[in-house]
This record gives sequence, structure tokens and C-alpha cells, in this order.
Amino acid sequence: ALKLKPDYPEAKENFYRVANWLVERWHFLMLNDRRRNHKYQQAIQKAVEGGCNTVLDIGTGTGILGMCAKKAGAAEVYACELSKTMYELACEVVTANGMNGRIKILHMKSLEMEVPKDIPKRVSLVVTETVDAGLFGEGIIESLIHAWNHLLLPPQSTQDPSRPPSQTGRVIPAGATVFGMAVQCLEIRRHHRLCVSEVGGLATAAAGELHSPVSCSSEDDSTEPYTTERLSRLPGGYTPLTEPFNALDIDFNNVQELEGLCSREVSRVRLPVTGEGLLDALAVWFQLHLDQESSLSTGPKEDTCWEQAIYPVQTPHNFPLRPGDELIVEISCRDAYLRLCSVAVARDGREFCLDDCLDPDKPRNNPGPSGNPNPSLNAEAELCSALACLGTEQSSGPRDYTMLECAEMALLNNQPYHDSFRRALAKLITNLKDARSVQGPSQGEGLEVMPLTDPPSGPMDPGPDPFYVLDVSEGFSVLSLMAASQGQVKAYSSVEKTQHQAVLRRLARANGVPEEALEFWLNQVEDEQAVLQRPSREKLWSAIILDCVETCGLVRQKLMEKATLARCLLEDGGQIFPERIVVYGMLVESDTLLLESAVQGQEPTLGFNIAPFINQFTVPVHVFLDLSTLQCRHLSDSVELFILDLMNTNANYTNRDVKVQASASGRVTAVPFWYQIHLNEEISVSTFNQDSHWKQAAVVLHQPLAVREGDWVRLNGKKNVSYTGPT
Ligand SMILES: CCc1ccncc1CNCCCCSC[C@H]1O[C@@H](n2ccc3c(N)ncnc32)[C@H](O)[C@@H]1O
Repeated sequence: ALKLKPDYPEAKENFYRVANWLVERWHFLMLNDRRRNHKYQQAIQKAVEGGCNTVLDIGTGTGILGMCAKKAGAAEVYACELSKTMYELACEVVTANGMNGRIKILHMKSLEMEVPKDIPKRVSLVVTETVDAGLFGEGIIESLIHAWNHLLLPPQSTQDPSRPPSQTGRVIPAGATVFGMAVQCLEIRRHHRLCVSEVGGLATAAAGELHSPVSCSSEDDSTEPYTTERLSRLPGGYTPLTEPFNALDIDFNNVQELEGLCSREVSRVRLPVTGEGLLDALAVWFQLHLDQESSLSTGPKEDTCWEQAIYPVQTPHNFPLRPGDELIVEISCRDAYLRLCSVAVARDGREFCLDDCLDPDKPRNNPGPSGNPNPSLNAEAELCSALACLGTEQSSGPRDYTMLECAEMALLNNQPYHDSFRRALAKLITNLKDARSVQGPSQGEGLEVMPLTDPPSGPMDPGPDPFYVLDVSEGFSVLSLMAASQGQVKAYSSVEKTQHQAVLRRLARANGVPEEALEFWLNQVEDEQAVLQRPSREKLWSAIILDCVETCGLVRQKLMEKATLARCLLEDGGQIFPERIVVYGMLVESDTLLLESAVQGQEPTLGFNIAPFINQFTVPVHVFLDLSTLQCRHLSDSVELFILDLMNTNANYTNRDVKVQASASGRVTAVPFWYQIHLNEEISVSTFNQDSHWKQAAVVLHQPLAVREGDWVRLNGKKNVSYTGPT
């Protein structure tokens, strides 16, 4: 589509989505991290000069580590890469750097490699950086166990220390030290637990326990053991609740230790609590020991670009930790992932279970006769313990909970957003009621045609016609329930998952919403495509709630088409929500955004020519950006870029040029943008505030633009703000 119609915005956007997917953004971060590249080069050079002259680079990516080995003088260098895109890119890079035919690159996973099928004989050095924020997430343990058993020469051994390095196997990195720390962090909490007891006028207790898909304890594979965050850049920051502790040491040159890792029994550490606060998560990072002398750290205090692994606490417990307590944490390595769970708090010699990660099939600590699971506690502790174990199924079965995506959880916790919607819905219903009382039931096709059956028994008044409201939000949304709770409303929800529908049903009952006031729309429409249609042949909608902005910060595709269709399904005076979206942006200078978007020349990559190849996958729109904590200099005020009028689509102008005046001198590297979502004339919500579940997006300029204070810069607001030179 791009070739056919290069400026076709949908195709362009889809191309960017594919590019984002093919090559993860951390490739740019890693390659721009000159210190990391330099440390790896030093370690490899020392090993090769020390006699390791046959090298295998596992997970070569762009090929940079293999090229280091070759340049250091290794006689034979092999590399393997499981991603086809990266494999092809590595071949181009190696050729462009004059090493074609001198490094043998295989498109395969190291686990499939054999001697002599793939490499003629065992090698004396394996280099790899197949690690993620949780260290093991890229399978490095399994890869190295296989490498030691099939691809590497035998390790240095005390029996015959005389064996020369060229006849000895070793790995760079030589090992890792894993650290952990308990933290309080509201930004993590609101993405992983329900934090509000009321939202949009609805009491939330009846929802039952809600979990995000990040959990160490649940067996089902729909969850991941940890998520990742850059602690140093989380809105609102974090409060350490313990000192960093050593969670694990691993020696990559000891295959027995590697093989023993996953069968090692669970270890427990007791951590002195050093700060006051609610336990929201355990943060994990590591030092990668490249060799005896040098190491790389992914810690929150380092100003490296790496994220930390975050193990959020799932079970809501109102049990603030305080200095003097001890936090008991279990560390295990099940199915090749590092797993950390906070299991209990010790206070005054007694233990309270946080039962956050008790395995579902592990029997609960059933309460004693006093109904208290820890009979030896004193009164206050007894109360806390009862609260701490609140919601724990007394049965031995797994506690039932509902899974929400992190963005759905953050949305549910966003009270201002729901209050704005509640007020806007109430205003609309009031207006429609007034209009009805003036002119009677809506005329024409809206007329309710009573079914031709024998008259109802007795003078039953069918009551005033309900207002029909449709919520076509993506994912879990309580907006339909908020509408139904206004009274005289029949609300349809497009929530699809059975579990999510059950939560809405429970919330409806607990909030006094009559059963028949809330229906599930997708159970009614036969084909998904025709989601937008009348409630029934004779009825039209009073309100249709559309989902306009994706969590990543981009406007949903085909929004205007949906709005146009939705408008035709409205009764007189009916409304779609939102009615208007105003796009704002500003000029910023941000090296961080540059480093996450493209490799900045040859210098960071040890002089190797890599940038032009990997930068083919640069995308001009950077998404999932946390603009509130982005390191950047503002080079202009926020300006209105363009308007999407959903109630009157031909009023839109997205091709007009916008002139922005630089408020300071500097280099414009990006234009972040966000939205003001107008629900009606008076009420609007912003996608850029600390409660928002949305992230922001930014256009990253291909070339930074130097501006002096007072200069005018012209932005032409195509669908995705792209940038043309200064006026
Ligand atoms: C301080 C390091 C750091 C700390 C925290 N966060 C991130 C980092 C940076 N490391 C990110 C690399 C992570 C991706 S791994 C790099 C490349 O290797 C490939 N692969 C992975 C396993 C594998 C295998 N067994 N056989 C062949 N190929 C393999 C992947 O397809 C990828 O292209």
C-alpha cells in the first residue's frame, strides 16, 4: 500500500506498527549505549588476545559482538540469530564492514546447533547478551547449558590447569548478580490493583478481586511473571521499603550450577523494612559480570537506559510496612524465569501472610477456632492479620479473581475520567427528558410500536420510554453501567469476555441497577463488523460511546468512519461521546527520544557501520511515551495542532499547517502530542495527566532542527503530525 499510495496514512501507520514489531526498540537503546559496547569489546578483546581464538556469538542481533571478536583477531567467528529480520540485517552489516565470509552467520536458535553440522568443532569462547530486564527472559540459562554440553570446549578445571585457553571453553558474560528491593509506588499500584472503592458513582467492592496479567503464583500461562519499568522515570517516583538485597548469584562458567538452578528449591530471605509504606512491588535488576574486571549494571540508580523487572503485589492488603518489620520474600527459578514473591511480614515476632503468591493449589492457612489464621497474635495484630487475609478463600481452592489488562486497571482507577463521563451522561439524559416532556415521545421512526399482543393485564404503565445508550469501548469498561445507573436508561455494553461481563453484572446488582437495564451488545449482533447498528428496528440510540485513543497514544484507526456511521444511528438530540478531540503538541529537545528511535551514527557502535541498516526500522512516531517524566527541554508552549470533530466530520482539517514559535533556542528533536477529549461543551478529559491510563506519542524528527528563540516552525498536521522545515 505504501508503494501504491505512499502518503496513505493508514498504510503508513500500519508499516510503522510492523516495523515496531519486527525490531524491538531496545536494539536502538543497546547500540547507542557506547559504554556497554565498549565494555563488551574490552572483555572480548582480552579473551581473544588471551588465546580464545574460536568464538560463537549467540543472539548476534546486528552482529556487533561477533565483529568485535573478529576485529580482535579471532581465527574463527560464528554467530547465530533466531530472528529472520535480525539475521538478514546482521548479514548486511557484516558485509558492509568488510567481514563477509570471515564471520559465519546462521539463522537459527543456538539450541538447534550441533558440531560438526553447524560449526566444525567446539569453540573456546561464547559471547552473548541474550538477557532481558529479568535476566533469564531470553532463555540464556537454557542456551548456555546447551552450549556447554554441545558447542563449547570443556571449562578450565583444577585437574589440568595447564590446558591452554585455546583448548578451554568460557563464556562472556562470566556471570551475574541479581538484586531486589521492595518498593511503594502508586504508578505501579494503579496498573496492577484496584485502588478505588468507588468510581463514577459506582461502589466497586462487588467487582471481587481484580488482578493484572503479571503474577508469579498463578499457573495459567496467560500471565507473565514480571513486567518492566524504568524506576527512575516513573511518574510520582517510588519509595524504597528495604535496602537492595542480593537475590541470586549465578556463574555462567559453571554448567553444574546452571543445571542446578531450576531444580534449586525455593529460597526465602528476610528483609529488614527500612521505610514506611504500602508494599506495591519487588523491583529486580542485575550486574552482568562480563569478566573478572568489568561489569554492566541495570540498576535504577545507574543512568543506563535499561529497565528493571517489576513483580507487582496483586492481593490488596491494607497492611503498611514500617521500619522494624521484616519482609519475607520467596525466590525461585521455575520454568526458567526468575520468580520473586512477597509472602509474609514479620512484626514483633509474629508473621502475617500476605498470601500474595501462595500457589493456588497450596492449602490456605485455614483459620483456627477463633477464625484467626494466626491464633498467637495479640488484638491489634489479630485485626491486621484478619484484614491482611481478607478476601482469602477459606477453602483450599484457588482464590477466584478476574484478570484485567494493566491499561484496563489504570482506566478503572481513573476516578476523574469516570466522574466527567457520569456528569456528561447525566446532562445528556436530562436534556433528552426535557425535550420529551416538551414534545412528547420522539416522533417518526423513533415511535415505540407496542407489540400486537392482547393488552397487558391490568392498567400496567409501561413507564416512559427508556433512553438507549451503547458503549463500544474496547476492553473492560464500566461506562455502560454508569449510564444504566442514571435510571430510565437501557444500556448496552460491548464488553466481550464472560468474566468481564460477570464483573459488570455483580457491580450492577450491588449498585441497584435493575438486571434488564444492562445488556451485552455483542451477544446480540451476529457479525462483529456490524457492531454499530440500531438497538432495534424501531429505536435509535440516545448516546453512543466511542473509544477514540489507544493506550499507546495514537488515535484509533477508522475513528472518523465509525463516528459518521454512529451519528446516523442517533435519535434527535442524541449524542456520541466524545463529540470532539483537540490534538495538542509542543516542540521539545530530547536526546532520550533520539536514543530510543535511531542509532546516532558510527561512534556509539565502536566505529562499526551499523546505523544505516538498523535505522531502516526507525519509526517516526514514538508511542507508549510517558511525557510527564521524559527528560527533555520544552522549546515551545503547547499548541493546538488540529481538531477531530466527531459530530461534524467535514469540519475537520488535518492538513492545515500550524505555526509554532520557539520559546527558547535549541535543537528540536521531537513533537510530542496528546489529546483533549471533549464529552460536551463544558466537560473534557485530557490524555496527558497523572490519572490518565493513556500514554502519549511523539513524532521524532528525522533530523534535529536547530532553532533560535522567536523562530517560527511550521508543522503540517497530517493524521500523524509530521514536520516540515521552518517557515
Ligand atoms: C544489559 C543488557 C540488557 C539488560 C536489560 N534489558 C535489556 C538488555 C539488553 N539486551 C537486550 C537483548 C535482548 C534480546 S536477545 C538479543 C538477540 O538474540 C536473539 N536470541 C535470543 C536467544 C537466542 C538463541 N538462543 N539463539 C539465537 N538467537 C537468540 C534475539 O532474537 C535477539 O535478536
